[in-house]
Amino acid sequence: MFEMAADHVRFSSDFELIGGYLSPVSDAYRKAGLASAEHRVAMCQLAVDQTSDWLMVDTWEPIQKEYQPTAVVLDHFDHEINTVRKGVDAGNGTRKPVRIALLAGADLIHTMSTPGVWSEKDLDHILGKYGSFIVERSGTDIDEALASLQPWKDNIHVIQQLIQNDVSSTKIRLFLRREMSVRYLIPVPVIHYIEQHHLYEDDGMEKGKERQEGRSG
Ligand SMILES: Nc1ncnc2c1ncn2[C@@H]1O[C@H](COP(=O)(O)OP(=O)(O)OP(=O)(O)O)[C@@H](O)[C@H]1O
Ligand SMILES: NC(=O)c1ccc[n+]([C@@H]2O[C@H](COP(=O)(O)O)[C@@H](O)[C@H]2O)c1
Repeated sequence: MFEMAADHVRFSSDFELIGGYLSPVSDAYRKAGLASAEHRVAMCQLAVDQTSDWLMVDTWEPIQKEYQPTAVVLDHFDHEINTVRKGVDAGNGTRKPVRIALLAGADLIHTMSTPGVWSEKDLDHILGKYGSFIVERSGTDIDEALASLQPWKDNIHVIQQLIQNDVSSTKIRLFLRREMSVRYLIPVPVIHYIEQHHLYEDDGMEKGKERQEGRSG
């Protein structure tokens, strides 16, 4: 999705792309099926280190003891890049500020209309102050996802998936539990890391149950 966003920025916007950060959520989020933050940071690092010259991993969010809402995470990036580092080199001896934006899939943006998931204050902060690039995702009606976000429409940039990629981390974890191949779906160094650390393996009962479910559907 970062590469789709980069192409969108280059060919369909007036923005200049400075960099991209992966910011794994902290363990305090307690989402079922997630590996520890330490492992997720390591996997993100392996995924970008050997494959990208512009993507980076930021470890502030994953090391937080308490869950940090997305608005706070964006504030963290804004503070570090624009206040601490005073933006980026403008090429003429001065520095210029950087616009921080949230890159998300349409399914995440759809949750912004679900009562109780995002506070109105956070939505205004994220979409009003920063803005978002949204990648279409199969299974999510983008118009429906954006319907209640019209007040911020000028700050929301929709990225079409020209080649549909329906990979999901839940599906990857499911394949791994079923001992199915995920090669070419995620980077090979990440696959090796998962194998070395025995991540996403379940006990025999769960495996048996899933195999049965797999056979019936
Ligand atoms: N195939 C995809 N197309 C578009 N956006 C995606 C895709 N996979 C992940 N994303 C987006 O990446 C971000 C991080 O997603 P997350 O880590 O929750 O993985 P996920 O694949 O969405 O997980 P799940 O399998 O639980 O839905 C979210 O904004 C999500 O919408
Ligand atoms: N209120 C919020 O700030 C809020 C709500 C839901 C998801 N999120 C973020 O979205 C990302 C993806 O979350 P899910 O995997 O639960 O869809 C996470 O980084 C999470 O922190 C933030």
